[in-house]
Amino acid sequence: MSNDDILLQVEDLTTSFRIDEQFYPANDHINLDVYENEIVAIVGESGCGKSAFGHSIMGMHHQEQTKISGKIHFKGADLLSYSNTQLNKVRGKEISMIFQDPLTALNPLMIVGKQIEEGMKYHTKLSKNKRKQKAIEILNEVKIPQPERVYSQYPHELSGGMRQRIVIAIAIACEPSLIIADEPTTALDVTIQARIIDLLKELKRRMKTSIILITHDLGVVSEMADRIAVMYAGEFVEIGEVKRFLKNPLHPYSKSLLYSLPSKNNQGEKLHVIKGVVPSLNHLQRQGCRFKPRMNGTDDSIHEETPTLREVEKGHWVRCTCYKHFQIENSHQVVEEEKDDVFQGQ
Ligand SMILES: Nc1ncnc2c1ncn2[C@@H]1O[C@H](COP(=O)(O)OP(=O)(O)OP(=O)(O)O)[C@@H](O)[C@H]1O
Repeated sequence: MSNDDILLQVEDLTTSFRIDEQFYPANDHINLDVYENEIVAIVGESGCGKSAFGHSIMGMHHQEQTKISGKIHFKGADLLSYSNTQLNKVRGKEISMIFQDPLTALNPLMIVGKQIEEGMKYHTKLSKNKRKQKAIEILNEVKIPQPERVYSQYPHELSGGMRQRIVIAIAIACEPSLIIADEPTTALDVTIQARIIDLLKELKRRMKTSIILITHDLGVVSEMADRIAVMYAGEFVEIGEVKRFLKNPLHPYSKSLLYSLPSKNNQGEKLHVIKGVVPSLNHLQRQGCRFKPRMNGTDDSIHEETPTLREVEKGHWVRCTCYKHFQIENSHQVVEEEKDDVFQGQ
């Protein structure tokens, strides 16, 4: 991957929300490059700031309740400098979003075919007939059986898996270069999840679209993503290639996440539990290592004052100075082959 292949470049992005008349960062001076035709997973527990990141790229935050600074370069322009009119030309056309819950994302009063056509109506000059023809083609692409019939159905007439395919159809209708998928499989049962993952992978391969996959599920990451960016308390703490990361996670938070997952090889073993929860924005201690309060038995002297993200091997970035010393306590020692098993066929 070279700099020429960068599609989206997020630079020093800070997104703060208003709480009790003060603004607190949910994303704190973060940087991330997304390359063409790659899937980058953003991973972390609930409240880490994953959705805030996706919504900043889409320009979806409530303006009075949010402050944003930094740069979001997309195809050479800074989206943060765009007016709403300019953003509307990008949203749904160049960048689109797949939401977690299809029932909320879809309009219950409009047949699904018309919902797929909405973006085309706004962003293209296609005639009514051509739009309908294209909507049916897209339904076919997302593997909806009997697309002509489903075109005229309402969301409540479809199953959960079908509805999520419709949400994906809407997202790909204008052939965007970037899709932000926010927990696209969380609301679905396991077998349907696997099919949606396969569909997204196939679409990425065929349309050469880049995907930012927001998830808390490392199983989904191993199935889909090329790179992973682990977020903790509003900062990226580790960024790297998924395969290398799964074999050798470095940041204590990444290790804790990985070792807290069940695998068929550690059945009956005690899983690692990450103590505590992600602090709320107005209670977060922003000096020093943000994850330290949730780590057991680490030596204070090896903690850097406020760690920065450093490239420790090519393409592998870590925000920690004590990762070489950190070990998961009382955990089943997962050997490398087992770690692969964690993510296969579960
Ligand atoms: N509009 C808002 N106003 C105030 N605080 C907010 C707002 N939106 C999010 N937050 C806070 O910002 C932090 C990050 O939230 P965000 O939704 O980005 O987390 P997340 O990692 O996506 O979590 P989840 O997986 O539960 O969606 C949380 O502490 C959340 O409570």
